[in-house]
Amino acid sequence: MASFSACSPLELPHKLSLKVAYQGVPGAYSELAARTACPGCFTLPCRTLSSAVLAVESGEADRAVLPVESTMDGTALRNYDLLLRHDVRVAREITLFVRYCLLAMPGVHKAALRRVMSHPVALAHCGRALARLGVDREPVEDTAGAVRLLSTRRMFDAAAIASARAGEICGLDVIDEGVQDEAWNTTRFLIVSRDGEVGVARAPKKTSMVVAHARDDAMAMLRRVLSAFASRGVNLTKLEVVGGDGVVVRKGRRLRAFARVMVVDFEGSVEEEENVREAVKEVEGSAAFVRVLGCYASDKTVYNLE
Ligand SMILES: O=C(O)C(=O)C[C@]1(C(=O)O)C=C[C@@H](O)C=C1
Repeated sequence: MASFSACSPLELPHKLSLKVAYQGVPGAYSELAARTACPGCFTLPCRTLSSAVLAVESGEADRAVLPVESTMDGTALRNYDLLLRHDVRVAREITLFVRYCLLAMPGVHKAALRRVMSHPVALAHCGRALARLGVDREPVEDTAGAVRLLSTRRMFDAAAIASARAGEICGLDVIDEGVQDEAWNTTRFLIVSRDGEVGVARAPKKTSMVVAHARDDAMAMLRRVLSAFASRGVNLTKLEVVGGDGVVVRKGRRLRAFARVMVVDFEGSVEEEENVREAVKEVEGSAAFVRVLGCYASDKTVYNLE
């Protein structure tokens, strides 16, 4: 059962200069995730998620934050794809409670709104509220970026969906809050680094893995994965088959495309536990491609920032 918290019990003894890259501008949920996971860090805003991951690969940043799943949308395959294309490892997970605000220029009322801007995921999460408002939806690159755009262009017929923090930074008013379709709305982020987890010793570990297979092999592969872990008493915490027209993975210097991938998270560490290692080895024996994305401290807390 997840616990609900406003501060991190897994806080690491970070050096103050730890630099964490994220997509968006200050006040974006990814930046809030970075600050919660790595207290005292510097955050590095990036235009795209891919440039945030590249910043880690090149050494410009120590970590990058990737949103990987939400209660309302499930797994964000586009972001797992980045983990597969780049040479980075998962160092931590963090889940935020996402309570979206509707933000507008001071003095603007709902009746004046003609359009609402936000990240496409946020617009999708707030579909019912937007339908009630009868406004046009304008996707932009991140939630806080919508707030900044609205404020710098002084738009009086528009609102943004974003965090209260993003509104505060740009001096916008909160004209509604909790506008997501489902009251319980959380997003899980992975924090990646070049070398995986550093510094967390005592928390129970978990491992994230991706298994690629041919389109017509899905059922057989599912049975093999379940049996490899169940027969060794290893608990799965996530198993989702995702993909469609080809998931690209980097294998050495080559890129290969697979029709389907299975995203599997399980308790335990491939680095520290023999039964876990054996289960992964068994899956490797029958899958087209397996990549262990990282072993890291399991964190079931849902962080509530607002
Ligand atoms: O745009 C942001 O603020 C982000 O951090 C990105 C993102 C996402 O990609 O899912 C993160 C969490 C929210 O659910 C909406 C958008």
